[in-house]
Amino acid sequence: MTAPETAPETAPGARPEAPGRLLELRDVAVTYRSTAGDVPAVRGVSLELAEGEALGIAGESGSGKSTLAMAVLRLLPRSARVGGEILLGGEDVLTMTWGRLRAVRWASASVVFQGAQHALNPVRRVGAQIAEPLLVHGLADPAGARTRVAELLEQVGLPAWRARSHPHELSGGQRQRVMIAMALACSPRLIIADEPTTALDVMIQAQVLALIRSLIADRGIGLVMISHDLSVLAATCDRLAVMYAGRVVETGPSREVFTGARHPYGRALAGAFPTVGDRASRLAPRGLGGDPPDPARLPGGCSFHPRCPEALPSCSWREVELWPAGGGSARTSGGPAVAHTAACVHVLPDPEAMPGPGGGAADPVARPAKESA
Ligand SMILES: Nc1ncnc2c1ncn2[C@@H]1O[C@H](COP(=O)(O)OP(=O)(O)OP(=O)(O)O)[C@@H](O)[C@H]1O
Repeated sequence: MTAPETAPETAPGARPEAPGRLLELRDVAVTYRSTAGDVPAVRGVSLELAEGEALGIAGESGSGKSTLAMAVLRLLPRSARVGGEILLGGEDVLTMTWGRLRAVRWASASVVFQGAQHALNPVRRVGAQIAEPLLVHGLADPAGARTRVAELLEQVGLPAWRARSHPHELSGGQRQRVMIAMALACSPRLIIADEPTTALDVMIQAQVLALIRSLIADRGIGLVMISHDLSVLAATCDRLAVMYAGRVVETGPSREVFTGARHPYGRALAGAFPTVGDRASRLAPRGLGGDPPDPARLPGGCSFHPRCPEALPSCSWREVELWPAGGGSARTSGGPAVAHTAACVHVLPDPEAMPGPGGGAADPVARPAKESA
């Protein structure tokens, strides 16, 4: 059976999608409400993803990567308040009805979660689990779904007879392939992969990453991949966004960010992992002192300044927005030239020329001029 055309029709009121632009996040903020107070997990994130482009989101544990990714499909718990705009194919996910959202999940965008052993139902055969979104969305009848499951298993490098296996009969890498087959089942335009290879050993990790990359490239699917490991993302994605304490602090073409990060945190993250495929050439780890801040108690100014080896006095009270950081000539697959930006005082034209808190500066946020942003 050929995969049916599953991209849902544009809903009335949706804005026309910019050509080639699949996902657009505008000033997205997520705050968890808890009895201990509000936790601002994501703060003012703006990102774009073109058709067929792969965007990697990196950052230490607690930086807000998963919260941001889960916000895209409104998969966050009820305690989360989401602000800003999340345009998927021109439609704002945050204002969709639940009926519309159900149609969009899986059919337009799907998620590969970390740790397939927990995401798969242990008592159901994997074929039935892959078939489920096809049946739920009415995209195939039971016979058609069986054929499609066999196709999908072959596409992810598993024999069709594996449809009859239970998850415990598969290795970790095989289970992750099943998760990828599930994500592909309804031919989505966007896949969100949250640490898809973290639980796997190095060889299997490389195989699964190569599989994801080839499937994305062959089908022109957009990919948002999350990892704490910048080297994994650099090997898989066109473009990287580095998050710290809920903000994007650096973004640009993968190679440029990985080998020439301009934000001290981006550099530390790039130095913390070896390059994929060349484990011997381990970069000198540039361990950071201290821990990421508690989002409920962020330090003033740049959130990174207490751990930053290059902090200036003004960093303790002034925050720099994403600022052009040079380079950025690379083009992602089919997309426009990608800017390299960093939210750091050191990419400003004159980092030292910032007036102090009493020195007449009205705005404690340094923003680039609109035309250069
Ligand atoms: N349901 C919740 N209620 C309150 N705070 C939460 C909730 N979920 C996450 N947080 C907090 O939000 C912040 C961001 O968490 P998130 O899981 O998005 O980070 P992450 O970068 O994906 O981390 P990891 O790599 O460990 O998954 C953390 O400080 C976390 O403790």
